[in-house]
Amino acid sequence: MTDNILEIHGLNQYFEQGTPNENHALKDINLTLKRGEFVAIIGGNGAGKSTLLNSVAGSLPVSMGQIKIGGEDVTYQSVEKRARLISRVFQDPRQGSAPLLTVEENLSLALKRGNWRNFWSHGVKRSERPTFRKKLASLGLGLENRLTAEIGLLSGGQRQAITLLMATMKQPELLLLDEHTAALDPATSATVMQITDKLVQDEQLTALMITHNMQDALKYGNRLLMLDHGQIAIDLNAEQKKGLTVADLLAMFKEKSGTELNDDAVLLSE
Ligand SMILES: Nc1ncnc2c1ncn2[C@@H]1O[C@H](COP(=O)(O)OP(=O)(O)OP(=O)(O)O)[C@@H](O)[C@H]1O
Repeated sequence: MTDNILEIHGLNQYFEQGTPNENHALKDINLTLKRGEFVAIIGGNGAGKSTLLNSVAGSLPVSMGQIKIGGEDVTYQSVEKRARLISRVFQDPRQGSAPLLTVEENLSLALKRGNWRNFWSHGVKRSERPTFRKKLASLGLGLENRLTAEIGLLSGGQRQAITLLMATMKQPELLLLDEHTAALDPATSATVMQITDKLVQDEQLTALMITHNMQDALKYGNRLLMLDHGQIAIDLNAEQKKGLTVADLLAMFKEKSGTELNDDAVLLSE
């Protein structure tokens, strides 16, 4: 078993290659994530964050390079095939769960992940309930009393917390968090970030999180990457990012890239 959960070698991504609009969105990215690394990715508008995550998830074909997860070459695997190894949580809280099913039915489906024979039966086993109740209670939102509530009736924050639980319950090799708190109000976003951190620690997960919130990128995780024009401009480990402020990060960015960070969301949240 390899300790390198994610290995990216020489990844290049081009859009509209060979046309006058050609865009070299990722430029020779090399990145290795060891087991247990929780990496926050920040960067300006169009820096390549989503392109990187989409490449890892398989929703974007790779122009050039290689991607390995848990030692397995997944470069040409479909999203569905690599879903055995990856869980992804999106920005929209409605995206990760089935609105007309209850909380416990959704959790039960998440447990059946990868077991297609049982996938279409969303019946909840009586024996599953105590575990669901315990896991929901650990979120600290009182959801342990809402097992039979339809998910679609819950708030965005409650729903995103359950989506996180569903995404982590079967301990994926790699958890992808795609601006997963960006659609929530600041207080709810903070709660969901705390829950994220707890789940990543409890399940000892390896995670890659895109965020526009520089405070969160400094506060959470044990590594911070900053992308700039398709390249990794800054790569800080836990020790290096300790004690840094947002102003320090912005100054580092300016020194590296020669320009101010151009990120509307960051500037608005300062
Ligand atoms: N489907 C596409 N077709 C053409 N160009 C694209 C496509 N997707 C992204 N790009 C371009 O690739 C570059 C990187 O985009 P990407 O969405 O990865 O940036 P980002 O860092 O996620 O930005 P943001 O924070 O603004 O969402 C940008 O120049 C963008 O315009």
